[in-house]
Amino acid sequence: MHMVSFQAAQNIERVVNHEGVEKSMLTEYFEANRLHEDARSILYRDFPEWYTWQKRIVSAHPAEGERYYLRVLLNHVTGATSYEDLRTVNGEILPTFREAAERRGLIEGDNTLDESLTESTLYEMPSSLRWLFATILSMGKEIESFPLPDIQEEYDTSIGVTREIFEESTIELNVEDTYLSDSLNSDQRAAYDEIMSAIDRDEGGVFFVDGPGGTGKTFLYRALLAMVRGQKKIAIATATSSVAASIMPGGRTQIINSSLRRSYLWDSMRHLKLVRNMRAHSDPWFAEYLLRIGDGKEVTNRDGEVRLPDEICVSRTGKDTDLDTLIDNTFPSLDANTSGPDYITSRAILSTRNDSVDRINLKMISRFQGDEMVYHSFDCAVDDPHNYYPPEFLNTLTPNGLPPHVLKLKINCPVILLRNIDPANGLCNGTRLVVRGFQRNVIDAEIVLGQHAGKRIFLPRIPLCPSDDEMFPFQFKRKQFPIRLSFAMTVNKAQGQTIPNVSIYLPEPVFSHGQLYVALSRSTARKNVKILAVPDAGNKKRNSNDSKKKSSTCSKNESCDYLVGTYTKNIVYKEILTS
Ligand SMILES: Nc1ncnc2c1ncn2[C@@H]1O[C@H](COP(=O)(O)OP(=O)(O)OP(=O)(O)O)[C@@H](O)[C@H]1O
Repeated sequence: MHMVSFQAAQNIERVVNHEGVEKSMLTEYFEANRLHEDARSILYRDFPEWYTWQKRIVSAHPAEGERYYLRVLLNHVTGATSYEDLRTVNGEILPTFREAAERRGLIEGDNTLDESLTESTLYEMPSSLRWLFATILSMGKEIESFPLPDIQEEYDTSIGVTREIFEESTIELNVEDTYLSDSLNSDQRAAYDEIMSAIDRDEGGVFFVDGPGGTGKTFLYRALLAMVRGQKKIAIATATSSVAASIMPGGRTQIINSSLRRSYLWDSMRHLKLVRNMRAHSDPWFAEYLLRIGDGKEVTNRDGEVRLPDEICVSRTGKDTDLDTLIDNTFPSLDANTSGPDYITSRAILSTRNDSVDRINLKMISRFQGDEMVYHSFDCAVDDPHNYYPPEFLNTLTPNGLPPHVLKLKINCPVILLRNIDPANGLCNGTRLVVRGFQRNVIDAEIVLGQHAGKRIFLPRIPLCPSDDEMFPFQFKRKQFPIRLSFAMTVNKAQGQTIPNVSIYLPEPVFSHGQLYVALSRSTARKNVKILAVPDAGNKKRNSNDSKKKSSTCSKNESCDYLVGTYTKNIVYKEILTS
């Protein structure tokens, strides 16, 4: 496996005996690993960043067989000191680079889906196996390729009702929810009575319940669903996003393409408004503050920024360690709590952008106790026979909504689902899970929040494409487990969820409508919210110039505490609230 190039006219013997001919970039890399401890943590492809390299690293085409698999290994394994070392996995020397790459999970085996079923049969319940099998089929595997008995229809057409009515009328009533109507607040009560009386009078009608996050919309819907189903009537729960549907009993997803407000139905709807933040009802000052933030009515300074309550701001030194302080505040005594049932699900750090979220998640998984399991994705560019987009390039991409190429997990770590796999069973984009076990081709996870909490599921790797297919000049496909770590997540992903201990990391200000409100309103009280808001670079400069002026320069609308405290942008488009 050592190539030497030479001119056709050259004497072969002289070429072979030429001084240094036995050396290649790769043999020198092995040598550096032998000699220098520092080198052993560096991947072959990253070597030129640390050592002087006088040639370009060449790429390899999958059709080149062993040379290609050697290249795959070099892209993922550090510290190798010889070819044999590269072929060694868990102490066993494998005959080929291909087998070594497959054993390390770096290339896709021919039968990974079948293997994921086999692995699960060792310790899985029949219902979970059925679910895993259905998921595998929905990812494109033909049912005929399995030796199965004839399919028997469970639904009996002779009963005389359509399947949809049969299914809806067999949704189990959530008994606990039947008591919710006793504790509605006055806004919720007014909405509940108006809707229920239209149902009782058999009148029909369309109602639009409007209210910022945390004002108890879901609570109201659950009370209504329980009452209607308790009367043996049919109530179909739908929502525009699956995660919203999954927090309602028997919820289904309904994609609404055009805005309701532009619909001809809008004028005939009865509009019911909820305003009191119920999530934070134990902290009335904070509930009022949230209302002003949500409505864009909180007093701003001359840069249009709102002041954050002092007690939620973590102290800032301007150094990288500030983020560690936020992490320590959010996950105190982590080691003692890794396996506790509520600890890990009741806290999260929210940020606006994926790169910040990824950074925090990587910090957290290395702090988390336990053995690490690393799953590599299998990436390809569809229809790329000339290998213009080699896997080592594709591996570096992590478009929005896709899992990373290198997915590092530990037992009991929290993850979030990135696709709607089975919304009716609570598995949708945004569902939070905790990892309970792993095999090479399946991950055992437990749903930890919402009405399906406690359900165990087995996730296979599935092929995923970016939702925005214009993102790259080629069609990108990544086969990976459809999850990301969720110690941290984006504010958008957290919408609709209650996170009792929430921290917010804003290395730059929020950039979209209502984002600050959504982030702050995830928790139940001021004392459970922490925020690290780095001042906007432009404003910071202005602020420091202003600090030389007297505070009498504050205008009527401004807080004159302008020069103390932490300020940040709150983006609220009035036209969205008033249209
Ligand atoms: N009347 C009530 N009594 C007690 N708790 C309530 C009441 N209404 C709502 N809550 C609680 O307040 C929290 C927020 O309520 P809910 O999730 O229904 O709000 P939401 O408007 O649907 O929020 P989001 O828009 O963020 O999804 C929940 O923990 C809920 O149990």
